[in-house]
Amino acid sequence: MRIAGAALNQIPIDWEHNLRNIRTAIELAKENGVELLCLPELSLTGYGCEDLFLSDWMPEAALAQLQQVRPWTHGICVVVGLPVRLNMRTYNTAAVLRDGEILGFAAKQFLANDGVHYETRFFEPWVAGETTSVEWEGQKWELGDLVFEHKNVRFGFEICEDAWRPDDVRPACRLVGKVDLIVNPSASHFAMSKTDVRYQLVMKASRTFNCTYLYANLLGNEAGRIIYDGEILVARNGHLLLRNQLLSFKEVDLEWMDVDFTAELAPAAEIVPLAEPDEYKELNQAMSLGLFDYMRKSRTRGFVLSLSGGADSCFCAVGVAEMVRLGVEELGEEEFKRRSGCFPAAIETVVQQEGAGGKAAQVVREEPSAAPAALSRNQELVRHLLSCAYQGTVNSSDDTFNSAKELADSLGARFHNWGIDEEVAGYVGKIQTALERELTWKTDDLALQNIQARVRAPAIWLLANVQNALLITTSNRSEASVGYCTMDGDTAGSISPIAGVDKDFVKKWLRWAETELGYSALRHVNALQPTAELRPLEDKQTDERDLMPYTLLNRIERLAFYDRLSPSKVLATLETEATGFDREQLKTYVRRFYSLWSRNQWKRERYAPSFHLDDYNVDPRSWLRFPILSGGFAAELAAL
Ligand SMILES: Nc1ncnc2c1ncn2[C@@H]1O[C@H](COP(=O)(O)OP(=O)(O)OC[C@H]2O[C@@H]([n+]3cccc(C(=O)O)c3)[C@H](O)[C@@H]2O)[C@@H](O)[C@H]1O
Ligand SMILES: Nc1ncnc2c1ncn2[C@@H]1O[C@H](COP(=O)(O)OP(=O)(O)OP(=O)(O)O)[C@@H](O)[C@H]1O
Ligand SMILES: NC(=O)CC[C@H](N)C(=O)O
Repeated sequence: MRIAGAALNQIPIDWEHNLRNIRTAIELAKENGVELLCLPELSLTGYGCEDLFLSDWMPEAALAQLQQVRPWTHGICVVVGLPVRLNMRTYNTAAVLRDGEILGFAAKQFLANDGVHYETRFFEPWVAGETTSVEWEGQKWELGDLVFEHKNVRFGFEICEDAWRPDDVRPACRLVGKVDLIVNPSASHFAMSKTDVRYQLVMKASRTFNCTYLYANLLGNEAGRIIYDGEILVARNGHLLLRNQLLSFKEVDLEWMDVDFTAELAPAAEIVPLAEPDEYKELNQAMSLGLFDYMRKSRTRGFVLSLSGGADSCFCAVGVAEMVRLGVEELGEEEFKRRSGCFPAAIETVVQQEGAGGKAAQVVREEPSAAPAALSRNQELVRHLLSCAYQGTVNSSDDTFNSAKELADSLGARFHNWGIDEEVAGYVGKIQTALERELTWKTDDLALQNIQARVRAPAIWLLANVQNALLITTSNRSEASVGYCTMDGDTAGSISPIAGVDKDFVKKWLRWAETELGYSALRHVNALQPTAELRPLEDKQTDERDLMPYTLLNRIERLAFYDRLSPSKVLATLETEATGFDREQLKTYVRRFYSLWSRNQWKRERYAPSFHLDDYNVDPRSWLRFPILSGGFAAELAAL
C-alpha cells in the first residue's frame, strides 16, 4: 500500500487557508497514487487555537468544515485532525475519511502538558478502550479508542503525546497484534536537536510494537511563537523507510512510501542512529521559517531593526538575510515573493496570469524600490524587506558604527544613521528643570543609561509604522533572565526572534555564520566584547562586567529553571564544576542572578512575542511561569 504523510503550514481558525492546504495535500496524494494519507494533529483548525477550543462554537464549526473534506476523499483514505466537543468537554481527535464518508474519530488519550504545551487546559483525555458517538445534522459516527481497516491493512492511532508516554501505558501497547500500522498525527514543536528524540521514538515504537509507524508533523510558525518542523517519518519494525527534509518553506510537504504489509520484515537488531544534528544550521532554518511565516501571516511588509553593530542586532539582521536566502533557494524567487505578500507587483501579476488560465509560467514585474545596480537578486530582496538604523550617542564607538554599516551594506539592507543626543539632552534637561538638580553618572547611572535606550524607540517605531513593517527587538534569553534591558527602550518592538536563545549561543552562532555561511562583515562583531554602550566610553562598560560571565549566567539559569534546583543546590552544583571561580565569587553571582531574576519577571511578561528554539525558554506565555511579585528568594539567598 502507498502510504503518505503531509506536513501542512496551517493558521488558527483560518478555515479557507487550512482547507486549501488539506485539499492540495489530498489532490497531490491522489495524483501520486497514495492510498492512505495522514495529515497533522488538529490540522483543520490549527493546533494553536488556545481557549477557542473551550468554546462550543469553534469545535462545532470545525465539524461543519470537515464535511467539506468528504467529497475530496473519493478513492483515498485520509486522516484529518480536529477538536470535537461533547457534553461541555473538548477532545483532540483524528477523523478518518474515505470515499466521501467519515469512518470515525480516534481520540487522544494522553495530553501534552509540559514545556510549551498546555493541553489539559483545553482538552479532556480519552479513556482507553472506550467509545461513544458524535452526531451532526442527523448523522452519527463513532468516536474514541478505535481501530480502522483500509484495503486489508488494519490501523490504529497514537496522537502526538500518546507516543511520548512509557511503552506499557501508551496506546500502542494495546494495539499490538490488532493492527499492521500505527498512524501518528502530530503537532510537535521544534527545538534544536529534538528531531533525534522523535526519530528514536518512532523507530523504537515500530520495532517494539511490531508494526509500521507513520508520523506526520505540522509545519512552520503556525500561531506566532512555536515553530513546527514538518517532520514525516515512516518506520517498519525498527527500519527507517522515510524521513523528509525538515523546516520546508512549502505550504504542503507530501511524502509517500510503498509498504508491502503482506511481506515479513525481521525486526532491526539495532536502531541506526541519526547523524548528530547541526544546531547552528537547525536554528538558522527554524528562525528563517519562523520570521517568514510571522511576516506573511501578520500581513506586514518586512522588518525594521535598530542595528547597533553588536551581537544581538547583527544576529537578527543576518536572520532576515537568511530568511531570504533559504526561502528563495527552496521556493524560487517568484514564489518567495508571492508567498511573502510583500511585493504587490509580483502578487498582482501572478493573480492576473492565473486568472488568464492555468499556472503562471513566468512572472514579469516592476521592482517597487530602485536598488543600486551592483546588488545581487537576494540583496535586492533584503533591501526591500529590511531597513536598519544606527542611532548613535556620545557613548557609541566607531567600532560599532563600522560593524553595523558594513554588515547592513553587505546584506543589501537599507541603512540609516542618525544621532539621538539631542533627544536625550532634551529629556534630561526637562527632568533636571523639574527636579531643580543636575542628573549625573554618579547619582543617576541607570536612569541615564535607560533614557538613551528609550530615546531610540520612537524614531525606529515610526520607521516601522511608515513601512508597515515588524519592528525587531533583539533581546536574548540571558538578558531576559536578568532583565538586562530597558523596558520600552531596547525591548520595544513587535517580534523578538532570539529571546529564546542564550547569549553564548548567539556569539558562537555568529562565528559559525561568518565562516560557514560566508558573512565576512561579521568579523567586526565577532571581535567585539558585548557592550550596551550606555555609559561614557572611558567607563569601558561591558555586559559581563555589569552582570557576570555569560557562560556562568547560562549555567545558573539552566540549573535554576530547567533543572528546577534550589539556590543552595545551584551553588553546590557549580562548586563541583570547573567554573574557574571560588565559592565566594560563585555565591555573589548566584545571589545576583536570583535577585535580578525575580525583580525582572514583569519585564519578561512584557517582551515582544519570541520564538521557541532551544529546549526551554523563559517566556511566561510559552514555557516558564513565575510570579511578578515575590519574596525574591530572600531567605534562600541569605542562607547561602
Ligand atoms: N515588579 C515591577 N513591576 C513593574 N515595574 C517595575 C517592577 N519593579 C520595578 N519596576 C519599574 O522598573 C523600572 C526599571 O526598569 P528599567 O527602566 O527597564 O531599567 P532597569 O532594569 O533599572 O535598568 C536597565 C538595565 O538594563 C541594562 N541595559 C539597558 C539597555 C540596553 C542594555 C543592553 O544590553 O544593551 C542593557 C542597563 O545597563 C541596566 O542595567 C523602575 O523605574 C520601576 O518603575
Ligand atoms: N548605537 C545604536 N544604534 C542602533 N541601535 C542600538 C544602538 N545601541 C543599542 N541599540 C539597540 O539596542 C539593542 C540592545 O543593545 P545590546 O547591547 O543588548 O545588543 P547588541 O548591541 O546588539 O549586542 P551586544 O550586547 O553584543 O553589544 C541593540 O541590539 C540595538 O537594537
Ligand atoms: N502535541 C503534542 O502532543 C506534543 C507533545 C510532545 N511531547 C512533543 O513535544 O512533541
